[in-house]
Amino acid sequence: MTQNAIEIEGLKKTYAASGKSAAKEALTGIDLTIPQGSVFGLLGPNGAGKSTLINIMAGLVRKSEGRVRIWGFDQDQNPRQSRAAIGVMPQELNVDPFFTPRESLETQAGLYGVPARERRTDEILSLIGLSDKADAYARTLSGGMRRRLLLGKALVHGPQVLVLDEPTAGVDIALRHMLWSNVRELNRQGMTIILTTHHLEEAQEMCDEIAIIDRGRLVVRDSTAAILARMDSKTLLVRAAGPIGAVDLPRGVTREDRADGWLALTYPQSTVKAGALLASLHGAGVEVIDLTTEQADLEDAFLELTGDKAAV
Ligand SMILES: Nc1ncnc2c1ncn2[C@@H]1O[C@H](COP(=O)(O)OP(=O)(O)OP(=O)(O)O)[C@@H](O)[C@H]1O
Repeated sequence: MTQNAIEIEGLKKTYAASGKSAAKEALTGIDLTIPQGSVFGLLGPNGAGKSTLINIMAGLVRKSEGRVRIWGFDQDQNPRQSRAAIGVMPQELNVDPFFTPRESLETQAGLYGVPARERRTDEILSLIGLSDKADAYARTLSGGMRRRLLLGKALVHGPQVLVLDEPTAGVDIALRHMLWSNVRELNRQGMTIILTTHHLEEAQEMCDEIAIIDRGRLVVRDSTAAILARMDSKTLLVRAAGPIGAVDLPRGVTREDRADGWLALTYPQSTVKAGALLASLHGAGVEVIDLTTEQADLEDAFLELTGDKAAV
């Protein structure tokens, strides 16, 4: 058995032209593996191709080229098994208003051919915190409850891989916490989790590994820790009373004498503190008259990684 939950090779998708819109190459050749048991983040700006990618994984969109294996099952050779191995919590709140949560879960289980005795409806209702609403019509449920129901529907067939498409878009903090604790619990039980998000911060909180896609191509795939390390740098800007000569700076600090008169000292925050830089300047007899800092925020880091400011 493969150790990868997902294996994707040379995946391409071109949406055919229709009406006035030209054909659109949404994925230009993606190679990606996602290890079993991970919480994996798929990041990218609007239109990057995230939904296309997960919909292909889920068997909802037909790929143009390439190979996709879900839990070791090739989509072309074993379409049924590969589909059964994955569950998707979609973005849209498309629950049937006339079904109760229990009926929704039962119907979904029926669609996946789960025999009645193997259904885990009560267990799922409890996991998503809807046991007391099990028999209420969906139209009486709050937005948050509907979203939890969608999570439940993605779980009825006991998939090994759970995909959450922008799970916290428009969600309040309480629901976000609940979703994350559900996701952590499922992952603890062995489920592989893939989530798409626009927010690096969210991926940072939840994911072991991250892939960033941009305009249909994979830009970065690395551990969250490694991606965060790239964002470690901070810059101290100093203006001095007079010219600044040689300064003995801590290791890892780079100096730039800017044309506008500011001295820019860029340093890794994890190992160097701003105070140490000021002490160095003081030691070199520099009289600081003004100072400020610059820090790459998450958006900047994202832009740096995708290498194109026009992309967002
Ligand atoms: N059914 C479709 N027909 C034609 N083009 C499409 C279709 N679905 C998506 N696209 C186009 O393919 C590209 C990728 O879209 P996709 O929805 O996969 O991106 P995304 O990263 O999920 O974006 P978002 O975060 O906005 O959902 C976009 O340019 C989009 O307009």
